[in-house]
Amino acid sequence: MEVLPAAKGSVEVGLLPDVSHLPHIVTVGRYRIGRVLQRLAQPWSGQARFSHIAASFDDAVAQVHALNRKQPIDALVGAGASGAWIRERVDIPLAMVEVRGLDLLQALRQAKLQTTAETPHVGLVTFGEPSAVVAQFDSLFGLGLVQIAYQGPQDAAACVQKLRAARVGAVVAPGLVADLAEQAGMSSVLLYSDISVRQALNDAMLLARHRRAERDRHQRLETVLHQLQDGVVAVDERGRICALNPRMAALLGAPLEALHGRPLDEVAPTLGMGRALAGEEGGEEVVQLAMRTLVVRRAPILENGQLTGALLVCRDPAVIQRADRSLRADQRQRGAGVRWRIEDYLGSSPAAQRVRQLARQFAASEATVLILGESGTGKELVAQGIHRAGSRAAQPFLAVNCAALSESLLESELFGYEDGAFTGARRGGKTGLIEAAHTGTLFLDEIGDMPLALQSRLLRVLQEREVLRVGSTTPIPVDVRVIAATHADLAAQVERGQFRRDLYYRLAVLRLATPTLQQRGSADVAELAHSMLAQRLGGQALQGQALSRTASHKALAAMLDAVLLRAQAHPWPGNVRELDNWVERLLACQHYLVASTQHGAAELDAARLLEIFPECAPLMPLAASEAARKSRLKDAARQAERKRVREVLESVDGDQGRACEVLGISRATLWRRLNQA
Ligand SMILES: Nc1ncnc2c1ncn2[C@@H]1O[C@H](COP(=O)(O)OP(=O)(O)OP(=O)(O)O)[C@@H](O)[C@H]1O
Repeated sequence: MEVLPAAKGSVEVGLLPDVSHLPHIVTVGRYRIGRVLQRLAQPWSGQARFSHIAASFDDAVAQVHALNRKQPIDALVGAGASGAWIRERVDIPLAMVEVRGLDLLQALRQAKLQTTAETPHVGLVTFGEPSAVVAQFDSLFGLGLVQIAYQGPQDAAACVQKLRAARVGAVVAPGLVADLAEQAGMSSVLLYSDISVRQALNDAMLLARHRRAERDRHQRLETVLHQLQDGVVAVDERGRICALNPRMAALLGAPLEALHGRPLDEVAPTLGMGRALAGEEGGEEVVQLAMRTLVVRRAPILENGQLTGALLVCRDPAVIQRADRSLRADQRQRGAGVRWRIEDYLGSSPAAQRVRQLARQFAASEATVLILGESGTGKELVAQGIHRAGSRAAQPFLAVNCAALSESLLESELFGYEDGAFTGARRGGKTGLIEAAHTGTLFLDEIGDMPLALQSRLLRVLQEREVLRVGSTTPIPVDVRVIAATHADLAAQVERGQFRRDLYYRLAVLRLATPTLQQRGSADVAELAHSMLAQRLGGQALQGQALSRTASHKALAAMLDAVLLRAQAHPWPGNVRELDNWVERLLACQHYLVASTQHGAAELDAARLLEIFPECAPLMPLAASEAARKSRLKDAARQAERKRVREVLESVDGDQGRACEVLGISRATLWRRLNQA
């Protein structure tokens, strides 16, 4: 790389296209110092890009600014009055060529050799104040020095005149004065030695590297800030914006450049930056900014313990909520998803139709639902159906069986716990189901079995819409729809003091009863059983089992009908689960159930059927079946009575006295009707 000779204005020295990564150093100086700077910069050209500005004072300042706009400058090198002038007016580090003691002595000695008898004196021109040390040195050694201090180029000509008048033969001076002295017939020696210039170039290298590293760091930070979804703004100690990202500029409603340097408290007083500048370290706070609600966090900026500004981060709550939702959803296994829709609740009986109808209505609401029904009557199916048909369908549906866990386990499962809440607690704590179901639905099965202490905590969640983890004092806001279910008579439990009345009312805003199979009648039983058979056969085919070994679907359906015909009096205590068990049994025993007749045809073996399905009654003769029919009718009437009593009881929230009044019966009759089989 070659250093080009100085030319008018700025000259780019040895700049190659592949060296843009090198720091950019600009030497500034006219006259002799300019030429020395260029000459001595040459050996450094492998480590930096050098440019030279052959100007001084204001001219130099203007050219430095112009060049810096085109190619950012990392460091400047200057000397004397002009160097000091530039350093004052430019925001780029400048390494000064210093006048050192030894250099000065050598220069003086060199000058002394060039004096004559007529002009025996040596002149010394320095920038600023005359040096007291030099004056002392002069009087000690009798050098006959003429020392002049000058402040700027305007003084240069006057300086030279003074030197001539004082019979100075040779002068040690900065570039401009040295050149003028030569023109006036004096000898001159440059005030700055090569060693001082090299030292200044070395200083400039260090400054440039440092500034380059700073700039790179700043650029990286800028990139990060630009990528942030949050709005970030920093102010100086006077509250003026010194950095901000595009997101923040958008929130403040003005272009980025227009905001730089403006007082943030003037632009957006609601952000309360003054508090951070007063040294207040705050948590998150909700503020209003031009019709928007934002969550802000402020922090003072301290450098070496001194407050130098403040930082503010603004977040859009919608972004926080989205992140919160996905975090919470992630914390739960996705497997806990929803399988059923309301349409999956099969049955054509009026009771079944009513369940579907109510479920659809409840799905449109946000209120808490209480589902009452015996085990296996489809309570969870209905709960899932309501969730899936509602506005929370895309959010989590989480279920817990309150009867299946011990009190402490249920508590931590539901409410979660903080790190170190109890011995054996998982590190980092645990998110409870209530928190995990945020924005979704929580299904509390067998709510009647929830211990009283937990009932109180659940009530608080429903009332305050916030959950308190075990071992924590900070409530976490939650938005959860609760659907509870029970096979128990909750109203009676309330009466007995086993269930909190206030919780009961909170839960039973919307009520739905899932009828037993017996209540739904044999048509529904058959519909369900056939659907289960079809499902199981579909499953088998999917699993690739040899269908040849299975009787045809039609034959199995006929067998199922035969079994169900004999099961008409069966009360189905296990409801749909029991029915499914029958279908499974039929499939497993299909070959055993069929016997060959004398003519070789296949026929259902009645004895074997009773053996496999002992719950079935043998087909009875007509008279006997007539008696059975009558007894079934009687049963049905009793059930209808019992159902009516329950409905009334529910409508008066378990108040038995009121129920008796509504029904016009005595308490004893009420009890009998409730307890009759
Ligand atoms: N009407 C129905 N139509 C179709 N399937 C049903 C119906 N009712 C119940 N089921 C099925 O019966 C099984 C048991 O249902 P579910 O788990 O919802 O009952 P549950 O009342 O919540 O029982 P438990 O109280 O014992 O948990 C499920 O496989 C469900 O699909």
